[in-house]
Amino acid sequence: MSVHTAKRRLSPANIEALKGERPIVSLTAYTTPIARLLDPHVDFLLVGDSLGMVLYGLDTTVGVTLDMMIAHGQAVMRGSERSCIVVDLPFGSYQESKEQAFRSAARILKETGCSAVKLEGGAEMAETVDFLVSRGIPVLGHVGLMPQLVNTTGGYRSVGRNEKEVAKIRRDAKAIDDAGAFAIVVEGTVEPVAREITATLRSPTIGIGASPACDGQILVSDDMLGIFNDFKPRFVKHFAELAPAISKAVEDYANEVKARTFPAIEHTFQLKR
Ligand SMILES: Nc1nc(=O)c2c([nH]1)NC[C@@H]1CN(c3ccc(C(=O)N[C@@H](CCC(=O)O)C(=O)O)cc3)CN21
Ligand SMILES: CC(C)C(=O)C(=O)O
Ligand SMILES: [Mg+2]
Repeated sequence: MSVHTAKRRLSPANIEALKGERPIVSLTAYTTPIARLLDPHVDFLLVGDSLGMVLYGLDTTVGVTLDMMIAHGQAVMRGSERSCIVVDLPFGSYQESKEQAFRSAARILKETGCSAVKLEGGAEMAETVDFLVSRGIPVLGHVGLMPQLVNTTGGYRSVGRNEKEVAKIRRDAKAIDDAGAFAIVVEGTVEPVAREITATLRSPTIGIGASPACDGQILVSDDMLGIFNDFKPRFVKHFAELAPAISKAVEDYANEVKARTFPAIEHTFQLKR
């Protein structure tokens, strides 16, 4: 046995191989302490551009920059050891050309040490996905509801409700699958369509608002923990209610400071005598 026995992380290929074996478990993470808590329980952590809305108070993900994604990617890498880490390419960092996409994705891999990137898009992004994958950058696809298109689609509405939308999702998912994505996030998509593409595609589907028929599931951690409550899409389940717990703790702290009951003797440095 070599002296280099660093524990190996799950790879994108390991994630891909889970299709047909067992459901794939994923959550978002943006910071070191949260990554530490989630890492033992998930197959991959996504450093999502949703951090713009959740951490920075932006109205959409459009304002998120590559530098923001890299800083948070580094933080999540420091807090994890076994899960695969995937970082979102933010709006404007990959749509212009496949060369621009490679440049942005390469920066993410080199500066964070993560092993894959995610990009939103269907048939129009297939050439880009093939360009990245064939040059050593594993890609997680993202079809269906695409939040970076909010300015042209006019909202966060679920898709697949008429034949035209169904045909587009079919074509988009097939194109990204054929281009070599190791898995594909399917967001905000009606159940029969999510079920059909999951049965048809080579790569696993990771659903968010896309029914239990998908090969895996992902949620925004702050949503499922009940920390981020500015909006609650239908697909979010609160597995905890941390917002009221935090409010209560802060209220108690404020009251104790005002009553001078905090800090107590055990929180106070005294001169020995
Ligand atoms: N915290 C958070 N969670 C997310 O899931 C998320 C983000 N942020 N930021 C990026 C995108 C934006 N997403 C969203 C945002 C809102 C809805 C929403 O309000 N959906 C409504 C239906 C709206 C309609 O049909 O008009 C719902 O009830 O699901 C859905 C997805 C998903 N992503
Ligand atoms: C919701 C997931 C899929 C995402 O793209 C994000 O968190 O940015
Ligand atoms: Mg995203």
